[in-house]
Amino acid sequence: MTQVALKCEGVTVSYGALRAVNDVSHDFQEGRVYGLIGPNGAGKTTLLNVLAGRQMRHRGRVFCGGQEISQRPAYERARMGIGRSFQIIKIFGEMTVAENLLIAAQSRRPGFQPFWISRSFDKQFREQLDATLELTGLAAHRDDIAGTLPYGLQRSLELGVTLIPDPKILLLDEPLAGIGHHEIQAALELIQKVSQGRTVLLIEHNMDAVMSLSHEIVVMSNGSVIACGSPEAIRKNESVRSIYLGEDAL
Ligand SMILES: Nc1ncnc2c1ncn2[C@@H]1O[C@H](COP(=O)(O)OP(=O)(O)OP(=O)(O)O)[C@@H](O)[C@H]1O
Repeated sequence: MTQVALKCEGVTVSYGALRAVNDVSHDFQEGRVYGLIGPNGAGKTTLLNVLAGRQMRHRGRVFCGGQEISQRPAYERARMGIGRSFQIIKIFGEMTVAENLLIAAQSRRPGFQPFWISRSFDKQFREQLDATLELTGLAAHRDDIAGTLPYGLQRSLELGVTLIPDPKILLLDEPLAGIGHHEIQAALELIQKVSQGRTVLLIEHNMDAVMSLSHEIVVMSNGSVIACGSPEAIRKNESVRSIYLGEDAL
């Protein structure tokens, strides 16, 4: 029987009178990919922030592997195996690819000192680094300055930074944002590869991509979950189609 990896219960986030997330409850099962879709402003990123511990001012509860984590800050959740990538790429543009990955690996360790890379980083780091470079297709770029990479490879590095601590749960916020048409297929294959054996929550506006990558789609509108189900069921769902004014979008 599959286990619940991540769970939210009655999560509500208010900004003044606005309910950005409104009483959202959902179980995310181990090893499954969940596409989180909805129009702009639906509350998707805010919900992801609640799950990642980056939005602590909320009502409701969050659980990871059965343990309540509602009060745990983001860095503790990261050490518990929750990795989060961002809509806007957050890498150190003036450092090399390998340095970016090493900082990410070290930062998940207790006692980490920011902006300091041990010269004697241990075998485990080397192995993590090599595996992540290989996985993300960045092995040939390990010594390149990150900011000089083509955009698609910067996106791969952003994903690598999230992956290097080997999170069991991946929260991906628009990982295809800004990627050119010719790079989409490679990016999709990478996301598919890194999703194996992990629980993934994927916010993505590219409908074909999110439908092909996900086992289950969760649809938000005005802060609430209005539907969830298989990609096929969601494509046919009338209320979902009506919030996407152009039905072709689905
Ligand atoms: N810090 C904030 N202060 C005030 N309002 C906010 C804040 N962050 C988000 N909001 C509002 O909360 C609502 C939900 O925003 P959120 O970014 O979660 O939506 P989203 O579904 O991720 O949208 P998009 O697809 O455009 O990224 C929006 O109306 C947004 O303007």
